[in-house]
Order: sequence, then structure tokens, then C-alpha cells
Amino acid sequence: MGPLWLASTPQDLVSFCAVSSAVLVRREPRPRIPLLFVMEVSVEIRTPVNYKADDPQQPLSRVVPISSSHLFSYRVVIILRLFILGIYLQYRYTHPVNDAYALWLVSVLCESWFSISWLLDQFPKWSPVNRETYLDRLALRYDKDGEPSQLPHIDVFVTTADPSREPPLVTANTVLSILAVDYPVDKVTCYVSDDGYAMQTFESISQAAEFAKKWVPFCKKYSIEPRAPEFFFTEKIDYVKDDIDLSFIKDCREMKREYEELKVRINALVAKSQKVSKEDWQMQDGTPGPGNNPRDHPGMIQMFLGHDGGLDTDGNELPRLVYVSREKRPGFSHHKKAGAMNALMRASAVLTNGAYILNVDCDHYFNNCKALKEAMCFMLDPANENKTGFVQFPQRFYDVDLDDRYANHSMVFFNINMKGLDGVQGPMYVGTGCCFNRQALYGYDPVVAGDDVEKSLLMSQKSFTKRFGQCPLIGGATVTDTTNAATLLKEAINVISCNYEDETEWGEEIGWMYGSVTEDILTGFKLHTRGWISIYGMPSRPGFLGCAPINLSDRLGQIHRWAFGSVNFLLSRHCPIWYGYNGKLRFLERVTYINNATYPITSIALVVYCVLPAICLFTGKLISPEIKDVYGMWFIIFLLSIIATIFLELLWSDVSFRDWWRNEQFWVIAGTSAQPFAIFQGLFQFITKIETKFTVTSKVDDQKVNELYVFKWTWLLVPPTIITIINLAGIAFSVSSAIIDGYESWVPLIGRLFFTIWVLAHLYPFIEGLLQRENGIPTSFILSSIVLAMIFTLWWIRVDPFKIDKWLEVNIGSTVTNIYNKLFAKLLDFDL
Ligand SMILES: O=c1ccn([C@@H]2O[C@H](COP(=O)(O)OP(=O)(O)O[C@H]3O[C@H](CO)[C@@H](O)[C@H](O)[C@H]3O)[C@@H](O)[C@H]2O)c(=O)[nH]1
Ligand SMILES: [Mn+2]
Repeated sequence: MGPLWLASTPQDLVSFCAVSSAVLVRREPRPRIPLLFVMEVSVEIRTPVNYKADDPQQPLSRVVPISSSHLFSYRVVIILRLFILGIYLQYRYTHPVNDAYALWLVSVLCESWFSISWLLDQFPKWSPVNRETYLDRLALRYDKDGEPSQLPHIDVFVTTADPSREPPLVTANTVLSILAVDYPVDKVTCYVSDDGYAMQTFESISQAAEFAKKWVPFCKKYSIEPRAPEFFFTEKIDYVKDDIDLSFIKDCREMKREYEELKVRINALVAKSQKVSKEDWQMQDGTPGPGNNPRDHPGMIQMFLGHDGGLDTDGNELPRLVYVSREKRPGFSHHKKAGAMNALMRASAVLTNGAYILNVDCDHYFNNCKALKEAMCFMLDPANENKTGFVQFPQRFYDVDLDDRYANHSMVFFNINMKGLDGVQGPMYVGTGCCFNRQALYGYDPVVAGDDVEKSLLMSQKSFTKRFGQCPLIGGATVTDTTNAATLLKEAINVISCNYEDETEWGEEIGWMYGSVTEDILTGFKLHTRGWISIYGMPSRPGFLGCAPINLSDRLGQIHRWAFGSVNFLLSRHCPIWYGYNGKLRFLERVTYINNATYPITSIALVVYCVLPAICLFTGKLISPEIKDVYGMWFIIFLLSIIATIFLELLWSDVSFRDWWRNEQFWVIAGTSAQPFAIFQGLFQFITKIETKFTVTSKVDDQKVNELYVFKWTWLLVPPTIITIINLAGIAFSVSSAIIDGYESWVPLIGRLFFTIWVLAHLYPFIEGLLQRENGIPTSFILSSIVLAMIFTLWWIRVDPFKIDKWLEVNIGSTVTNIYNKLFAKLLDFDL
């Protein structure tokens, strides 16, 4: 078992090394990988080879085209929709509603923005692709049986921050899935960053390392999947199957028992941590712990397993496991996850220096043990090897077999948008399940020709230090190699200290980007603007699965954070509209980033559009002069073109209708709650420069599963509640007036109800949550929403809409129509 609690600063390094169970550091040679590749390529050019299976010219992956008939009709429909939209908008601009000018003006403005955001979203999906890898060729070329493996070293990073919201058991499972990965054990190192500086996390990792000695040989012996024990044992094992191996059943039961014991030990640690106050932690020898304050503590590194850390039960070595908790001091900006990743990047540069880095959140375990090899098929593919910056895997989630009303898993984003981008310059980096080329994160440009490598690596010592900091082992500079373990460890502790990054380019130009911007998106954006491409890895067995549960308020909190990040992206110096015109970022890729930075704006238009139908019902007005005639016709044609694009999109992407519909619903729920708030907050911060807090999304835990779908009240839920009430009131109001007014008023009513029903259908999961008693929504909250909604509707009925319209018409005139006529009507030169 590992030591109890060890802190190591350079000062107590000596004692640290003495007690540590497994301090061994062996540094890989510096990553001259690009150079090697270039040599390989030029060798191929000189010697023509006949195609053998291990022929280095043969690709390691291929693009699987989308069925050409689907793609063709999809594109035709997009173009048609563009035309129809043009005609529809022209009609709208030229036909103001005379007795409801305000309604018309607002709706036309919203529709214009919707159109822009549609363009931004649609066109990057013009050439979607699928991909396939050749793992057998990878093995033949780099990993022949009986020979030492030639596969590159990969450092796998796991981040954890808050043990109360990210249970140590979850992190332990993720770590176990990494230790059992199907990759040469001496070529993979697992780094865990603990921003919580938590005893229970540290101890759980130490326990997991011990357990790995039995777990890993078991996984490899029976080639099981997934290799995170919790999720392996929850899967139904069919014991009565004919061909099932009896020794497997026996070992399985034994393993399960061992795992249950591990769970008990970890849960005991967690329980203990709740009883003991933070200050009470002690070192193994009884001396007081190093503070145990997650906000004020020295940097700490502990190694487990690896070359010196004991063999597994089969007598084999295990991948090295490194626990890292970077130094924290009050008054320093720690840059959350991005800061943790950069600290890991430097520590790993000193200790193992893998040419590739793969990062996962602590709640995203390896679901496919070949995920690293999958990534290498793209990274080492002769066609792309020098320009692939990262390989992103889709973020999929473990299905907890519970109602997934709120847990929309962004199937539309991952199966449609990202596949589309894969056909442009590559998917965005989404924060987890992503394998990077270390050189790309160091800020180097992709290597185009052999001598460029030398150029990009050659940098004067001065600018090198200015960029990467004092440690000469970081950044790929050539230095005299130090192989002394103690020296290296000391250096590793040094590079995770608070002030290491002072006056360097970490977070600004290199590594993970800092700022209140969504750091992941920005990190990927930087790489794309430097000309790197990214690739979307979609093996049929998903590479990684997230196991964090999600309830509505958690999900809204997450959406809020992302939308807030997008607003900041838009307002930052990296704004994708203006930043990085150097010819390296492809146009449609830029469009996607612009879409990412501007999509929250759509929520403002959406809120308006969710209120408009109710107003129409109350006032009896319409957003268009004649609903039955021309408008109605174009509206229906337009609607059909929308349906057709969606249908074809679902067809080529294999996204189910249900997933798509959930996505739409969530778009409206989030768009009327989290997103508009994020806009105001973003603007507020932009003007006042006051930073907002980051809360870690909670993770699944045995005890927590039950409260999983509990609908927690948050202030974000007020606007959708008001919208729901107004729309319901609108229906009641108009139906009762129609009953009083008689038959004639029924026909126009149906047209108007269409929009109200559209709004309510989208908000349905939300309403459902609101109505469930056990969700504990305070009655006062519902009552105050009702009162607000009533004030709002009464105001609309009382205020004479004609007065506003007169004022608008006099003061603004038919501005929109005029502008439109000046700009476009002459250009297109046709009238309806
Ligand atoms: O100070 C911090 C804060 C967070 N984290 C880690 O960062 C990861 C993501 O944070 P979390 O709060 O779990 O965010 P989620 O909303 O669950 O994560 C999604 O959204 C994030 C961006 O907002 C991405 O970074 C993640 O990869 C993506 O899974 C987790 O592993 C955390 O442990 C740290 O290491 N240090
Ligand atoms: Mn998370």
C-alpha cells in the first residue's frame, strides 16, 4: 500500500524519496518525432516499394464517404432552402403589418438573426465524413510480435478538482481503465492532477494502483471491455451461455469480490474525510500534514507502479501512474482546468515526455481499450502525420438506465456538426477524450517540409526561456540529458509551482489557453489558426464514456457556463471574426468558431419568439398582414424545406428522431433560461471586469443516483416558467373568446395556435419537471412567476398597441423595408 500522505517541495525532497514506495524516473529521449517522420517519408520517396501489409506508405486510416445519394439530395435541399428563405425574407421585409407595426418589426428582426445563425450552422456541415482505422496495419508497422514496440510514448492526463463533487471512486475507475489500456505498458503513463489536494483522492489512487496489479492481468487475460471495474461489473454477464469459459466465471467472481473490497476501502476513506477536519490530517509518521488546504499548499508529486513499482500478479510491469497536485497559494490566479493541464504538461515533459498527450476528465473512463491505438492510427498516418494537431473522440455517456429527459447527450452536435467539421479542418476540442500532438500544444507550426522542423525547433535560448519558462526540459530544446531521478523530480516539482509561468507564454500562446473564455474551444481554435488539422475518432465502440449524472439544474449550469464562455470568446482578443487571418484557418472552420461565439445571441431572439405567439393570441394581431394568402404559402414551403434538411441530416448521420427532438427541446429550454443570462453576465463582466466563479459539475456516486433527476430550483428557471404561463394563458384567453365570438374566429385562431403549441411542445420536459411534486419547487416561486406573467399580459392588453405602432411608424418609419429595398430589392430585382 502506498504511503499515507506525502508532500514534496524541493526542500523535503530527500525525505520524500526515502519514503516513497516507487520513485523511478526514466526519461524518454526528447521528442524529435517530426524529424523522424520526415526521414521516413523521404526514404519512401527514394525507394519504390511493392505493397506489403507493413508497407509504410499504406494509410492507417481512411475516409468512409457518406452515401453519395444522401449527400447529393442533402446539398440540393440546402440550396433550395436558401432560396426559399431568401424569398420568404423578402416578403417579410416588404410587407409590414400596418396595425401591428411593433410586432412585425420585432419578428422580422428575430427572423433575420435566425437566418444568419442558420447559415453559420449549416454550411460547415456541407461535406461530412466518417472514418475507419486499420489497427492491424498499425500493429504490423509499429508493434510487431516479439520485437520491442515502436509505438510512441503517450502521457494520459486525468483532472480532478473537488472530491465532494467528483467522488474518488469515479476517479479510481478512470485510472484503472487507463492502466489496463491495450498499449505497451512502458509507452503509456497516467498522470492524475488533483486540484482538490485531497487525502481521499490521493489514497484512492494509491489503492487503485494496488488493485491494478490484479485487475490489469484479468482484463488482458479475458480481453474484457470496459476496463473500468464499476462499469464492467454493472454490465450483465451471461453466465449460462454455452461457450462461456468456466475459469472466466470463477475469476470474474473473485475479481468482483476484490473490487467490492476496494470500494469499501475507498468509501471508508471518503467517510473518514468527512469526519476529520481538514487541519487534522497527519503524515504517516504523526507529524502534521502539509496544510491540507486546497488553496494554500506546496506542489506534490507521487509515483506509483511503473518500472520499479512492483509487478502485477502475472509478473508483468504496469504503466507508471503519477499523482500531481500543483502548488497553490492565495493571491495567485490558478486558471482552473487549463492551469492544471499546463502544470501536467510541464511535469510530464520532465518525467516522461510523451510525444502525445491524451486528456480525460476524471469522470470519463476508457470504454474502448484500443482508444490510444485508434488515435495513433490518425497521428501516425503517413498522409497526415505532420499536421494532425489533435484527435478528438465524441463525448458519450454511460447510460444509467434512468430517465434521460434532461441528459441530452448532444448527439446532434457530436454526430452531425462534428462529422461535418471533420470534412473541413477537423472537429473542435471539447475538453475530454482528446489526444494531442505535444508539439502542437507547444505552439509550433505543423511541419510541412524537413527543414521547417529545424527552423521551428531552433530558437534562441533567450526567447525559448521567455516562452516556456526556466526549465530547459520543456519545449523540445536540445539539452544535456539528466537521468538522475532525484534531480528530475526536483525539476518536476519546480515546474508545477505557482510562479513558474510568470513572464512566460503559458496560457497565452502555448498549452491550454487561459481566460474566462471557454478554454477548451479556444485551445483548439489556436491550433487550427496555426494550420493544424484535427481528426474525429469514432470507433464503433465509443472510445470514452462519461459517467456524470445530470439533472436539469446541473445541465443548465453547464450550458450557462459554455454560453458565458462563448460571449467572452466573442468579446476577447481571440474573437473568431477578426482573429488570425493568416490563410491557415479554413473559411468554413472559421464560420464554425464564429457560430460558437455568437450562438448565445440567438437565445435573445428565441425568447422574443416564444413570447410573440402569446401576444398575438391576446391582441388578436398577427406578425404578418395576411396569414391565409401569400405569407401562409411561403411559410409552409419554408417549413417543408426545413423539415427536408433535418430529415436528410438525420439520414446521413444516423441520429435518431428522438435524440434530435430532445436536442430541439433543450435548445429552447436553455435558450430561454441559461443562455440569455449568460449574455447579460458576459456583457456585465466585459464592462466591469469582475470575474465569475467556476463550479465543478457533480459526478455520479452510489448515494447520489437517487437525487439524479431531482429538479432543483434555480433562478435560471424563472423565464421559461413565465413563458409557459403566458402561452397557456394565451390559449385559454383566445379559445374562450373564440367560443364567445362564434365560428368565424376559429379559422385564424388555428394558425395562431400553431406557434403557441410549438413553444409549449419544446418546453414540455421543463413543464413536466415543474409539475412534479417531489421536485420541491417552492410554491412562492410558482406564485411569483404567475403574478409576473399576469402583470405582463395585462400590460399588453391594457396598452393600446395602436399608439406604439403609430409612434414607431412616425419615428422609425418603414426603416426595415426601406433599408431592405435600398440594399437588396434592386439587386434581386423581382417582386412578389
Ligand atoms: O479548477 C479546476 C476546475 C476543474 N477541473 C477539472 O476540469 C474538468 C472539467 O470540469 P467540470 O466541472 O467537470 O466540467 P463539465 O461541465 O463536467 O465538463 C465539460 O465542460 C468543460 C468545459 O466547461 C470541459 O473542460 C470538460 O472537458 C467537459 O467534459 C474536471 O475533470 C475537473 O476536475 C480542474 O482540474 N481544476
Ligand atoms: Mn465533468
